[in-house]
Amino acid sequence: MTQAAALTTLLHRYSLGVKHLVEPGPDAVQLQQMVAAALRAPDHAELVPFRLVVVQGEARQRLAELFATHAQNKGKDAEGVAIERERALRAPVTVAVLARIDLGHPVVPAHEQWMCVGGAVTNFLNAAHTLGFAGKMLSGDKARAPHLIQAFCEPGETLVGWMVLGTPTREPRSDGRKDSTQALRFW
Ligand SMILES: Cc1cc2nc3c(=O)[nH]c(=O)nc-3n(C[C@H](O)[C@H](O)[C@H](O)COP(=O)(O)O)c2cc1C
Repeated sequence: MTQAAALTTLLHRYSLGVKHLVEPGPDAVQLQQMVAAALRAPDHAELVPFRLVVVQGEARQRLAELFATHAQNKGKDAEGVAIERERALRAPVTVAVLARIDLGHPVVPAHEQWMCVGGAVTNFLNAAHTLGFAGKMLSGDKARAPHLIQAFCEPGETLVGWMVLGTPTREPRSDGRKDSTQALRFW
């Protein structure tokens, strides 16, 4: 890939939710490549302050039940519960993002570790895009639900949310480019 092509790919990554994703999702080899990209995020002291957990195939049914329980706990009606269940079932691959922030680290403050987690998610999604997939980082109040936290987290971890992944059924509505003059100034 030329430098120009690589940059074009980066400039055109966009998010797509589950209703615009179909099979196939990334396979095991591609997921490893995407994780390798995530591990290239800037990481002060090489703490790797995150963990990614793949939910695919039959495991989606278990996630669907946890999402459905969340909807029931919120008092959603049968249709609302079915919508939540469907969210887990429709995405070919869902990847839970767990942050492991060491609040007492002597050198690396928490905000630097969170930056690494964000960089990892971005690199992971960019790699997915480069491989021809699309996806979206999602959280919502589900990420704060005790039964979902218990299902995914080890002690001390934070459930950031889930990346849904699959083959896109459509292009983005706009190129989503933001005004770079707000983000870049010369001092
Ligand atoms: C940690 C995190 C959690 C997010 N949670 C949600 C969410 O629950 N729902 C949502 O619509 N977008 C959520 N987003 C934003 C989308 O992932 C996406 O970035 C946004 O829709 C902009 O689209 P773009 O990536 O195409 O620019 C989240 C982003 C991050 C980084």
